Amino acid sequence: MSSPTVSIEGPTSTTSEGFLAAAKSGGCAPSSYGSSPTSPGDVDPAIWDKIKDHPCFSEEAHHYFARMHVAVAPACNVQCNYCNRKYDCANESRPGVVSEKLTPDQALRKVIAVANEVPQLSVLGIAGPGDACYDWEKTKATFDRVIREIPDIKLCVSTNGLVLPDHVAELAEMNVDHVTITINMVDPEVGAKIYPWIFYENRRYFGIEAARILHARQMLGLEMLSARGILTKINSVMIPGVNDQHLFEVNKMVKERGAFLHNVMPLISDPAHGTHYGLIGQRGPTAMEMMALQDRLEGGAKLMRHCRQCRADAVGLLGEDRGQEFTLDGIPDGVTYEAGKRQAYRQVVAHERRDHEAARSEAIGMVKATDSEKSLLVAVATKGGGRVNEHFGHAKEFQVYEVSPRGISLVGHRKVERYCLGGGGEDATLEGVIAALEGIHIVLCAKIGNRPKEQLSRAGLRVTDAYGHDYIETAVSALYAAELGIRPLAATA
Ligand SMILES: C[S@@+](CC[C@H](N)C(=O)[O-])C[C@H]1O[C@@H](n2cnc3c(N)ncnc32)[C@H](O)[C@@H]1O
Ligand code: SF4
Ligand code: SF4
Repeated sequence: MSSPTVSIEGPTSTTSEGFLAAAKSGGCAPSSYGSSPTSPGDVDPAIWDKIKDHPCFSEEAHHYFARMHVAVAPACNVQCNYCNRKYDCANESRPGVVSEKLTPDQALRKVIAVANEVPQLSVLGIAGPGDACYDWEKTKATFDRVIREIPDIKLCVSTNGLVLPDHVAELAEMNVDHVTITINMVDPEVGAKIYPWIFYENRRYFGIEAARILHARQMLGLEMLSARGILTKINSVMIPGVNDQHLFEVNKMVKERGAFLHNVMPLISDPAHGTHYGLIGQRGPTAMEMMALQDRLEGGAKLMRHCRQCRADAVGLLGEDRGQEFTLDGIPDGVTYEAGKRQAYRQVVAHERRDHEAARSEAIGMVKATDSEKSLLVAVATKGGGRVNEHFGHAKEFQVYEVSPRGISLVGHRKVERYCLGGGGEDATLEGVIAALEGIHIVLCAKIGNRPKEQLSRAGLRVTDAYGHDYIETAVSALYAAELGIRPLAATA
């Protein structure tokens, strides 16, 4: 198979202002590139302390920790051409979709029930389904209640930024130290193609005027958060032909204002969703277009590349959604929080993370020492813990790692339809999986049957279960060594 066409060169870093530059100046050389911080050496210790258990702000943490969103904020003050919150489907995983909207009291019950059952839970986020800052009273009431009962849970909000500046002081008072702002443009001309209107200070604004106000408020909100040391993640939806090239400007401007991470996500667009873009046939980017853009953004604000574009009521590790297990009907009224399970999990996982860190450093050291230009894209079936531990047929997604002499880095994921349904169900065809794995050189999984293995091979895709249960980086570095002829490939398990 030919080498991937993705570029691994990016623009050279420009000087960044604000607290982030100061924070980063104390950091060591990153152990990985491309994605959000993976090792304590990637950032200043004070920042590592804030992100080390946050699955979205640290790529490493997402192997071990879970988030939950509570859908308490349905109202929104902005209309985006890609969003329709009226559309609901229990089986669909994408932003803005929820099965039930909650009051702050109901949200508290649900958070307690989840914390008792999901010991990995570390973060409570409010990501709509509308806007957490616009629907502020419900956001604040939810956080106040939850933090009284579960003081060590991290609080997180996601907002379009329009009224964010009005709430920064309160966010700081509530110890919310992670905020996501969606910034799709820094030029109102581009903004007018994304936002038909906004509702601001009791008036509706349209077109360029709306985009100009939104832009000014987003920049102000970001600066205010940076000034307080609150970590920010900027979400940008990549809309081919509308803002894809413009996202370089966005990346530069948010970096200058202290953004911690830039999360460029693909537009999800379907006529059935009833959005403006869906109706006019605006397409989202392909996985390869998405990766190529992210690669070209390297060197600017650090990128988040492991976002799963979760529902507004998602529960569990990123990539899994256990939301349907926790409906209000199944939660008793007087449910109380049992702290023991989460505390025990943290102790166990601390050892595991230390071992993983040592294995990762060794693997990255090995590939960096190779004298090769070669770059490989490896798709990994994993169900958490940073290991190759998912059966090929059970995988609903593959994590994509790039390995080259620059290191080993998570560069994205590919969602697939589960191939093997089990229980007498009809297996799905492999065509969809093969299409989703476009550009991938090798697939790693815990186990695979002969039939799918042969079919993948006929489609030009290599797959191996020889590294089942190894740490991902260990397995990827072994594959790389085999590819370069340094070591033979391990025998299939
Ligand atoms: C549902 S919104 C809720 C938070 C807030 N209102 C906002 O826009 O940031 C959460 C995230 O989902 C993104 N989103 C919504 N619909 C999307 C779509 N069709 N494709 C890609 N991203 C989408 C938004 O841009 C935002 O970053
Ligand atoms: S601001 Fe957020 S919730 Fe509002 S329309 Fe846009 S994506 Fe949807
Ligand atoms: S949508 Fe992205 S940033 Fe938000 S919880 Fe999911 S993975 Fe994290």
